[in-house]
Amino acid sequence: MLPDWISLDCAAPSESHRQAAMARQAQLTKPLGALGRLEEVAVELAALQATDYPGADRAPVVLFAGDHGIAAQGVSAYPPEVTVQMLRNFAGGGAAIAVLARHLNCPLEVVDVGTLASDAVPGVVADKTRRGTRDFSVAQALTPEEVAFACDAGRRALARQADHQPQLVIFGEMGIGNTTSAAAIAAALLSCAPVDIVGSGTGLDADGRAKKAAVIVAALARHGLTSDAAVADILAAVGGFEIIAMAGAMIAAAQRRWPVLVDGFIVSVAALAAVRLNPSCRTWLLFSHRSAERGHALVLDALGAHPLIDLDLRLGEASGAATALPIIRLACALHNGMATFAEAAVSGRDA
Ligand SMILES: Cc1cc2ncn([C@H]3O[C@H](COP(=O)(O)O)[C@@H](O)[C@H]3O)c2cc1C
Ligand SMILES: O=C(O)c1cccnc1
Repeated sequence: MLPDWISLDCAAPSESHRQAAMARQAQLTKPLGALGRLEEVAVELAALQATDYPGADRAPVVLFAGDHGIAAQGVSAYPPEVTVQMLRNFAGGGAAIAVLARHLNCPLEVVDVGTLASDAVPGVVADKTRRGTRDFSVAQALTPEEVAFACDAGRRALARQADHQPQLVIFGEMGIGNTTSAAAIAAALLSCAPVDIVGSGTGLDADGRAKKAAVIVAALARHGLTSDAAVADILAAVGGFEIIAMAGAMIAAAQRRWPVLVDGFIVSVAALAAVRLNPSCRTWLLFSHRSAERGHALVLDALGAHPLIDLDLRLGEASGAATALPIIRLACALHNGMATFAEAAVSGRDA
């Protein structure tokens, strides 16, 4: 059973602030619409934040890490021990997201929601009930209780960000094997062929991708995940702790009226699960980038999402969201700081 809070409604954005932001954009000293998506982002954030002055300066990053039993099937180009080794790299400041967060002045919290680590890793919050999921080619990855635990862990992590007074929140993930879990979840949720979703992850070649797709096909059949399967059953059968924690954290963020900037393939699959569990959270999700991972475009389409950038990134860790954040900050700076035609004594458009 999923926790009760998962289905609580998220508020709608402020339509009056949206209208005011659109009216302001029409008065700024530029041809109407000339700042394209930057205008849209500022207006959207104004509506979500219910403010005349949207901003993204306070944007904490929460990175959830978990391990995957399915990694035993050789579906990743890297060994499972990398997940825990990377925990130390996040805490030590050398991982890509650590560099980006530092540069962007974003607080970074790393949460171990289910890695293989048996000891506490300094600088990492441990909130876990089990070390790694079960191999979903031979067993259910998670029990229903473990799914519920992961949802709650996501919400707990979100609640810890309140001190930062977030204007938006960013979620990231780390977990060797998690593109296989994410692809299996997406194939089940979208009722599409795994071969259309499966990508190279950390660097599989064509043979590796074919094997990865075959592992997923067999698992979906084994677990009886047909098109009408319940989301909670899909997550238990082939899910991962960090993916479920992100889905829970997204719903919890939306319930607090905190916009979420969604990262790449894996985070987008968590977003898809979150939206299927609670459709009212969709409006709180902004999409940062299109990953090079094969299935991302399909998942974005299913969410009706149009990400801001496409830089062929395929890292995860929230690195794409962090990379897009300066664009959102600039969109807000323009919205808040540009002069109007009247203020600058510039002639407006001819009728
Ligand atoms: C050193 C290293 C750092 C990473 N940071 C993120 N990922 C990314 O790769 C993993 C998913 O790919 P797959 O499903 O192929 O294992 C996840 O941990 C993801 O966050 C990394 C992977 C590696 C090797
Ligand atoms: O887009 C992602 O999130 C991604 C792609 C490949 C490997 N890890 C993450």
